[in-house]
Amino acid sequence: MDDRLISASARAEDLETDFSLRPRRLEEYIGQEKVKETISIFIQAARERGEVLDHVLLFGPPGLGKTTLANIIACEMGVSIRTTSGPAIERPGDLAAILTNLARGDVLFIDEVHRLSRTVEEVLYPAMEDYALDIVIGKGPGARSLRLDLPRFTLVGATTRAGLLTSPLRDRFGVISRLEYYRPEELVQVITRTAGILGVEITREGSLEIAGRSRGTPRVANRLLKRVRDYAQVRAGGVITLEVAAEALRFFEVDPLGLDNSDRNLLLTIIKKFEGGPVGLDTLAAATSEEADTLEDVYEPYLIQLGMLARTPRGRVATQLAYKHLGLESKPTPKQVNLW
Ligand SMILES: Nc1ncnc2c1ncn2[C@@H]1O[C@H](COP(=O)(O)OP(=O)(O)OP(=O)(O)O)[C@@H](O)[C@H]1O
Ligand SMILES: [Mg+2]
Repeated sequence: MDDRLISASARAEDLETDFSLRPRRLEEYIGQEKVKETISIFIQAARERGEVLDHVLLFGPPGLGKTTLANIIACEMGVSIRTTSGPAIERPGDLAAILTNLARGDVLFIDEVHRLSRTVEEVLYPAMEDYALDIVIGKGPGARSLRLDLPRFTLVGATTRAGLLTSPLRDRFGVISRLEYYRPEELVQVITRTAGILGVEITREGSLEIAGRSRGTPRVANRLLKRVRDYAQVRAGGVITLEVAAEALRFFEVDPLGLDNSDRNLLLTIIKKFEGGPVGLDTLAAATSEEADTLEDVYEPYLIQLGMLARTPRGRVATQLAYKHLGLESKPTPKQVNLW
């Protein structure tokens, strides 16, 4: 868990709010119109036929609402949900225990589904496809295989790294939905909703200001709102106006695009130490004292989304936009443009 205010991953302080602020029904779930429409059609169809919902894979960056949606699916289907995660299921027996305890129609939610071990995944294939569990009894030449029927269930898998999913697993999901970053207008709705729940007074301009700095991510929007509320209460009479929001976020060093000092440092390192790049991931990790994985999973997605950073075959490059945002002079034109 990293401790940056604008981090999209869950921080300790989010665990409780994530839960209490989570919309319970599909109609309360803001944005992601395409995903919502797809899922509501499948839910309605399954319900009308009295069938169990097909397996659903949700993928997209952290904090966009995958766990929320998994819970909503169970709620809309009127079934129970059992939540676990890829790394938590250590052995095939762990998965067998979970599967045999499901009731017909239940949702099994596996977070970080790309982190299931190979042997566990192999137990999951027949479970997803035939609702069966293959158990091997005994060892060596005398070993026998036994097939156990399971209740029909819906697997909802979530992952931030769809590319790491094996194709046999991916192929077994009937519905695959990709969550997108939220538009500012949608984040305004998230912020307004949360402010209502928390009893915070905020103007439309105030929420728009927070929305613009929330990196397209509801979790970040909710977290920034809570910080700005504290600031507003102590320094500005409680109401979050445009001025108060801007002042508070300046105080917390979150810039107008939602970048914090770590993001700016990363871009500055590429620009100052490596002439704007390309620089290899590992070299960059060493230069910024960060893990390569952290750079890749936490820092880069949003900078790439903004168009400030590019991944090229020869390494990371800071774009003209990055120079402009940091108030630096434009990048000199590279000598050999056509190297790759
Ligand atoms: N569409 C939405 N409408 C309203 N609030 C939302 C929406 N999506 C997410 N949120 C809020 O954002 C918070 C984070 O969402 P959630 O935990 O579902 O994200 P996640 O995609 O599962 O993240 P992670 O990848 O870290 O597991 C929730 O507490 C919820 O309040
Ligand atoms: Mg989640």
